[in-house]
Amino acid sequence: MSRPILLLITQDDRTFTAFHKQITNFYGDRISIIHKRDKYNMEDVKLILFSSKELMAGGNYPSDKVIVGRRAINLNSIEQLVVLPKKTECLIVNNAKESTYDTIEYLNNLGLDLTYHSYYPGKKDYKKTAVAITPQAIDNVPKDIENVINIGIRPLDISTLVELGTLLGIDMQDTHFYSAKYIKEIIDLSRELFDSLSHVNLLNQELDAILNTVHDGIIATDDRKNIIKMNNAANRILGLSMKEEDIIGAKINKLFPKLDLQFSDNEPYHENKLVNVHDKKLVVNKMTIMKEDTKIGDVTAFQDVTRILHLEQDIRKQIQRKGFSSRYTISDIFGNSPKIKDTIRVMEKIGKTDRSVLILGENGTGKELFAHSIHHLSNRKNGPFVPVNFAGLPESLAESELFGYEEGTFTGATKGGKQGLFELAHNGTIFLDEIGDASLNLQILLLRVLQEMQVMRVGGRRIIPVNVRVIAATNRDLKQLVQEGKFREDLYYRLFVLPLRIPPLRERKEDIPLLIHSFIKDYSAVIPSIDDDVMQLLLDYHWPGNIRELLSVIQYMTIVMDGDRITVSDLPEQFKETRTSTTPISSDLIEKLKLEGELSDYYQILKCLFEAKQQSKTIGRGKIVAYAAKNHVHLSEQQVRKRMEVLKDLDLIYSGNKGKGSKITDSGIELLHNLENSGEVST
Ligand SMILES: Nc1ncnc2c1ncn2[C@@H]1O[C@H](COP(=O)(O)OP(=O)(O)OP(=O)(O)O)[C@@H](O)[C@H]1O
Repeated sequence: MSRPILLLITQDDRTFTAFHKQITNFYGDRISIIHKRDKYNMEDVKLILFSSKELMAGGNYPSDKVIVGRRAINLNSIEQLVVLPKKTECLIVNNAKESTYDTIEYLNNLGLDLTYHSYYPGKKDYKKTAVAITPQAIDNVPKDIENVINIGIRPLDISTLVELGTLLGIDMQDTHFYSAKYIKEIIDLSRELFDSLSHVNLLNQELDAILNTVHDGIIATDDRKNIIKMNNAANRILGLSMKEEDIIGAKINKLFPKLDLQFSDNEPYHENKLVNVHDKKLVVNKMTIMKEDTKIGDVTAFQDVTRILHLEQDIRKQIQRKGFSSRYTISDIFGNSPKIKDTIRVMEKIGKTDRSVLILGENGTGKELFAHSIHHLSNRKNGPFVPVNFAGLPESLAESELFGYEEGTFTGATKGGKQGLFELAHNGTIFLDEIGDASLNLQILLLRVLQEMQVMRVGGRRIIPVNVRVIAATNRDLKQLVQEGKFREDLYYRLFVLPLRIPPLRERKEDIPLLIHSFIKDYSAVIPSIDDDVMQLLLDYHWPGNIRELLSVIQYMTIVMDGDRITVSDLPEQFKETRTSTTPISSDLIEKLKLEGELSDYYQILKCLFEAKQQSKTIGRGKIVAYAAKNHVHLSEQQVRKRMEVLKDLDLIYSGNKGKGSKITDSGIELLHNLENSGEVST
């Protein structure tokens, strides 16, 4: 499955490398991080992370994809600051105004008792102090300041890292909410506390300050599980109303039994355990503090993820409520035949791209199922999947359904207007089913949306940009529709970027037993045995309705069967016809046709009518003449009329409503397949 793409925009390459490392420590290789110098397509980028707000200025970035990283401070560097005498005047130097003030604010929050002055490129004056503090912007430090403390590149804070994962749709359940390194930094500082008795007080205060700037709950215990430190965030997350003196010294296993994670001595970490405390969900990490091979205590750190989990669930629910989430995945596609496997293989490749797809196949072959699966394989899988069926969409409604309308456009219009399906599919996929049935008018509108990726509501003036992937499907021969002037050529080429052909069931009959066994469970509590002759008839059948027909046949058989066995008498109507027109009768018919003319003429007529039936079309004699000619069988309209009379007399075809067009009967279809199998005609 492809990874979401994060475009990381930083002031310089060192910051890029540092963030890259930090995000990778946190999420492993689940995010693909790219640099603005890389070649990329903005459509493929899921999120843009800026290291500071100033970098956004002037760039034309899609605002719904942008976040600005909140920055913490490299905890290791704090040791250098702690030793500075109180009220030391320091010049804080960074590469831009905003980030300089941001650093000062962060240092202030840490509670270091220093006096800060600012300096950044472009500022006229600066105070000549004894010490300059800079997060890696050493080149910007005025040359006359001797003592420069480089606190290094300020890393992203934990809340930004978590937000990043949520926005990129990464499953938070197994994310490393803390990198082990992050915890270790805190612990190293606490070790200082134990080591240097002379600094105990000072370090204690500084440690409190540090712990209180962290948004996550932290509880430190000694080797007997007595709580020796707890930060404000822990108090807030646990919703405690106890006094500090009642907490310090109490046993963690008595006060918060669920936070007292157990681990063996040779495994000094416990990472990312999801724990329910009251109505909250916490992700808890625990780590042992060692001093010269002896355990002297533990640090337990936790984060409240209730909101994140709820947010995620809410978004999912919203999408599901609208009925616009994809229901099927690749695992719902059954079949072992080489043809279906090939199709699935191509689909997997197509799924990973963001291009338009055109799915071609007869009725009931699984086009919609494949469309869902493609969406599910793509980067848009957490976005909406919006199906539109053009066959069932009255022209009068189509435009407002697809593009929405503004309030007051027509009587009965909803207040506040209505979003169209293209808008609802934003950041997801729109599935244009039966696209061959769209009117020429609609085709023009569709083409415009596909070219410009923006819609205008009916009665509106606002242009609304949309980011949607298009999957179209049809059971009709679009190429032919283009030739007949019923489908726009430009739209055809727009859609025909990645065609995916789904084979009909009769071309992969070896899948039938597997499909039957997989489907039967949905319809029957008992798993019946199927008589061999039933299975043979199912295998011989030509399945004009493909898998959908197979599903209804199974449903029928499981309803009418007696006990737990399916016999020939449980087969539905279409098989009874097949069985009465057995091969001898077919060969009898073939003989009769031979007496009345060339078999290949009849074959062309039947085949043309069969294909028309598949596409639910009625056709006239002219079409049949053209169809046969394409296959090098030359017939006049007059000849076609005569041959059709013969076919009608033999009940192989019948006249459609009001004498309009002719249609093939089931016996006609049966005969057609027998002809194909007999080798008497060239197919
Ligand atoms: N390979 C398959 N494995 C399991 N189920 C399948 C498979 N192919 C199709 N189906 C099932 O068959 C039914 C018909 O499939 P679907 O609606 O996707 O076909 P379609 O080609 O879109 O049909 P139409 O052209 O009539 O809209 C669905 O219930 C679908 O889940």
